[in-house]
Amino acid sequence: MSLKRRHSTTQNASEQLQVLMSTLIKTMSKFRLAVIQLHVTKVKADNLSRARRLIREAAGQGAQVVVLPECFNSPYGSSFFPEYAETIPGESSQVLSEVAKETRVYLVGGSLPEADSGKLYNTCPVFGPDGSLLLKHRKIHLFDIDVPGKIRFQESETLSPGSRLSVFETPYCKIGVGICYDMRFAELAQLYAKKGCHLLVYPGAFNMTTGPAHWELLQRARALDNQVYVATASPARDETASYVAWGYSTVVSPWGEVLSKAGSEEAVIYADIDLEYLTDVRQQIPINAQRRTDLYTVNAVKED
Ligand SMILES: NC(=O)CC(=O)C(=O)O
Repeated sequence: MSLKRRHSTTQNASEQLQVLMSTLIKTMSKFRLAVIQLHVTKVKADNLSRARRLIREAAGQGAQVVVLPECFNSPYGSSFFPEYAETIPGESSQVLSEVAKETRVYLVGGSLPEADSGKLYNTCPVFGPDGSLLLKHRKIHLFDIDVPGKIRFQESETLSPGSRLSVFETPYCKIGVGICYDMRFAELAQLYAKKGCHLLVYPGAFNMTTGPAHWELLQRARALDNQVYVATASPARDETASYVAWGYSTVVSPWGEVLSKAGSEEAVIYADIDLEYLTDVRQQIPINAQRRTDLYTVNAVKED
């Protein structure tokens, strides 16, 4: 082969590689997120089989990341936590691991009451597409509130708080995990953004008092002040339950827009997460570069 011909063959190969790389980057910069708003009952076996069916449905619709709600295997309530508590690994996390592997999705396993060393936690296990347990996030901020005449709830009566931030990597982006009340703490979301997360997921079960007042507002606030995508997954509303969940699982864009939203009933909602769009928003309104870190800053006190 002549030198000139060999040079042009090498050039073609390198151009093809560049096209391939840019197609790959474009492919990796978009993914489909599914949020499952599960109807949770007192029958754990039914909750598990319904979750499995809806995860399969979501994967069939092209979802690469799937999120379940808080307390997906048990009713939400202090009297239920000890009764439904399991170790991780355990029965429910085994089901999640199997279905993540079967459907090849990243699975944010909502939460379940976790028993460990004589304590109970409200814990979200996350699985990779090979079924491996990537992390478990123990709810950091316990839901202890008292709104007279409306709602009093004291998670700390039965649960202990977690004390770790939880971030996992996917081929698309880093994802930060919080559970429900964790969403009220802007600092946690800021730390996740600082760690490079582009999507924050909060399995959560707001109620008929705080749901209409704060649920969407908090998600849009977290999305907007960090310029990230935010997704929440609630159990479906069950008026006969002792704690009535608000529902309205939602996905919000870095612009603060609601991209997808369930009603109060069982549903699977989808959103196409576009990381190039996130970059555009950050370039257009460059608050990250404009932050006055000479005047204020948010830091993690404890690093893993
Ligand atoms: N259930 C929760 O953890 C939080 C909640 O309902 C609220 O903050 O409101």
